[in-house]
Amino acid sequence: MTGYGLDNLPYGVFSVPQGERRLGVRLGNEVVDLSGLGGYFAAPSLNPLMAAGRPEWTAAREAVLDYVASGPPTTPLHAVTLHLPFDVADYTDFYSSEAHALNVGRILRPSSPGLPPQWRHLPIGYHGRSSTVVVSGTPIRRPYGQLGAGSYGATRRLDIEAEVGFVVGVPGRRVTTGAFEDHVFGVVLVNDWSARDLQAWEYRPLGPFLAKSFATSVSPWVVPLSVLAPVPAPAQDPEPLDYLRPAGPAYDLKLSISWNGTVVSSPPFASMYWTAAQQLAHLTSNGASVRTGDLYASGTVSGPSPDQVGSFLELTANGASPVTLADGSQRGFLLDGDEVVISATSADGKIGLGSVSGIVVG
Ligand SMILES: O=C(O)/C=C/C(=O)CC(=O)CC(=O)O
Ligand SMILES: [Ca+2]
Ligand SMILES: [Mg+2]
Repeated sequence: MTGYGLDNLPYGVFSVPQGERRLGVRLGNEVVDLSGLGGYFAAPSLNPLMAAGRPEWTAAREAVLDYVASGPPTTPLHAVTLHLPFDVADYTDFYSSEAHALNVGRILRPSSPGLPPQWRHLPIGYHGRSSTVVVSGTPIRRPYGQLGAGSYGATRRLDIEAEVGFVVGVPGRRVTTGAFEDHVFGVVLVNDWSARDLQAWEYRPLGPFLAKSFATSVSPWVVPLSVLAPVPAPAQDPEPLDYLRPAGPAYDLKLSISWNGTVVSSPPFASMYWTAAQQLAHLTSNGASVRTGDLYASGTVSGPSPDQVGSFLELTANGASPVTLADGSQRGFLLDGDEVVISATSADGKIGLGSVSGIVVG
């Protein structure tokens, strides 16, 4: 199975029926149990390994490669339950796709379209709710809230946001862009479920609150940063301030969004304006600390063309131009029973990031 060979070996936490949680790596469509290796590998979460730092991450990977080469027993993926691979500490969400920021601005703020004035000067973000980060496959209950003045009920505009999440291993503050790889352990896929009617009503002036805090799904396999081949970061104008330089690595990942089995969009991660290194530098630039298990998401990944958008708000023009799925049905926003799967690979197809899925329940 391509994407999950020896050059990837993403880490996850799994259990078999009646079994305890164990650390494993994915090899093809099988799981290799690492718990017998002891040390960090005996923990039921990735946090101890993540806290240990880059030299230990490299040594751990060598130990895992040796173990996998020895032909250990494996368990088919379909026979295991996958769990949240790390204990999520704080959760932050950025807003770093220029196409997404322009599209959403046009839809939510038609009288002042374009980028907010600070957008090219700093990576805009907001603090999310880490206790509602859930693993792929967790059903997503349709949230309730204020839909406008005098109206409370279940959201009618339930949406997704396809994002890439960065998982902090080593704590730090005022982390320079050059130290990014010393602190960030790996990468997951993120779906930042969003209720657009709640959002449009509540978000000014403090930003998203209940419209996004009800659920955020992450993929179960953490792909080590070291297996992703970096590409040059996009050109930035104006030149960022010193604390945001150099930009650090960008990653050429191809995302794919499927809605009830129909691929509706293919967002390119390489098109993001701000890098993950700049996001972490900005997040800690005031002296705020990050700790082991912090998760920060890139922001919705939208490319410049209509088949590259990372949300249904953009795909369907806020529901005004419904999309037709393979079964002939039409959608503006999510209906109960709908399933969304976001998957990704490196541009050359050699590294799979797995997928993050969720079914909407009423
Ligand atoms: O432009 C806005 O007011 C809001 C935009 C979002 O909903 C996006 C958000 O969560 C950040 C992102 O994922 O890019
Ligand atoms: Ca988001
Ligand atoms: Mg969310």
